[in-house]
Amino acid sequence: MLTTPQTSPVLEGQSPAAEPVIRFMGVEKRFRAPSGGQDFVALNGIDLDIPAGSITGIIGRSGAGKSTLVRLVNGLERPSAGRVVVDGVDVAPLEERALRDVRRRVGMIFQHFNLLSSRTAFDNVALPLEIAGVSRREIRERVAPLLDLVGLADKAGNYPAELSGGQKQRVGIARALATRPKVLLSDEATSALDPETTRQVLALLKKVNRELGLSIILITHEMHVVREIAGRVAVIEAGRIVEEGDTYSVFSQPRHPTTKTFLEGVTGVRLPQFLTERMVQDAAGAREAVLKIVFTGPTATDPILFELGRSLDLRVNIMAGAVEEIDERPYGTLVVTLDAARLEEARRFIEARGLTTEVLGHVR
Ligand SMILES: Nc1ncnc2c1ncn2[C@@H]1O[C@H](COP(=O)(O)OP(=O)(O)OP(=O)(O)O)[C@@H](O)[C@H]1O
Repeated sequence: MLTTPQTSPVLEGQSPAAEPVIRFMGVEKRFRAPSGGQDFVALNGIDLDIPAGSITGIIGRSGAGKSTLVRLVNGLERPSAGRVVVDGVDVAPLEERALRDVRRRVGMIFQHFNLLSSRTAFDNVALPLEIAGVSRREIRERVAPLLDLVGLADKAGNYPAELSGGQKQRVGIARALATRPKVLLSDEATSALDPETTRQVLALLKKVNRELGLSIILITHEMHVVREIAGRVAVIEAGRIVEEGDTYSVFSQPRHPTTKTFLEGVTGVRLPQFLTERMVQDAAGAREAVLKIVFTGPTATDPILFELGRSLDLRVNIMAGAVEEIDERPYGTLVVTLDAARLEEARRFIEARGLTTEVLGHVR
């Protein structure tokens, strides 16, 4: 039997639609040291809500605790403290039998696909249904549309060895969807794929998110994967969530140094070498200031430099620039040099128009 946590918001009368599909509440995970030394704290005070219907990216370096976090969701690990609530059910105290019920609501896909090589694509997708005791006839009725959904209707009889990496991951996705889960956990599912195949698999994940209303958690160390499809992102570092929010805000204005490091080379622009060689941090005696302007949301495509030149009669030189998309919204970065004596005046003008600025340095 499944148990519901005592203080679940469901019991507090909120509508089920407003309920996060997964809640990590004060979660801690310790691993016992084999030599009897101090426990290793893999997760420390994790409070995180995964909104129903969202695609949430969880980013972190190797060893940060990402896999441990998702293993708590399907009960492969149990928290040392705190609660993990999946679809209204606290999974921590569940017996193995009740956990199986939760696992049917949580599909999972992996970096190396984890398909059974002795089974065809059809039989791999059928496997979780066989385990759940679904009849042969119903399995036939359910597997074919799933293969169709992932674009592999013509590969039903092929073995994994006869499929490309992208096709294998599609089989993995169909298999994960077989038990009609509410949540899909993706643990580095595109890390072994080339960029084009990654894009196709991400497009498929987005499709199942939209069409089936499935919530997806993407564990990854690849920021571009998050940028492409995740509406929300959490950054994990040494077992703690260090930054969290909607992807657009986090990517356009990262606050934590770890997030900034992850974003280097993913968003923003690279400065020309002749500029970096001459740039200093000390403003004393500087002739020019190097200013980064970040354009977000509706201002991303505004002709700000034209206005700056016309209204303030100020000459600005463009050093680098790019307009990208984060979660399908435009995000622009421009690096300019301008008269250091008029830096503050220019910043006020730009920021009054809803853009953000950052002084990168000075040139003497
Ligand atoms: N069963 C275990 N026993 C002891 N330590 C463990 C165990 N599982 C994980 N750890 C440790 O917990 C930390 C977090 O591991 P985890 O696998 O969650 O990291 P990760 O962020 O997923 O890393 P990666 O991207 O390399 O998979 C690591 O230092 C790891 O060595």
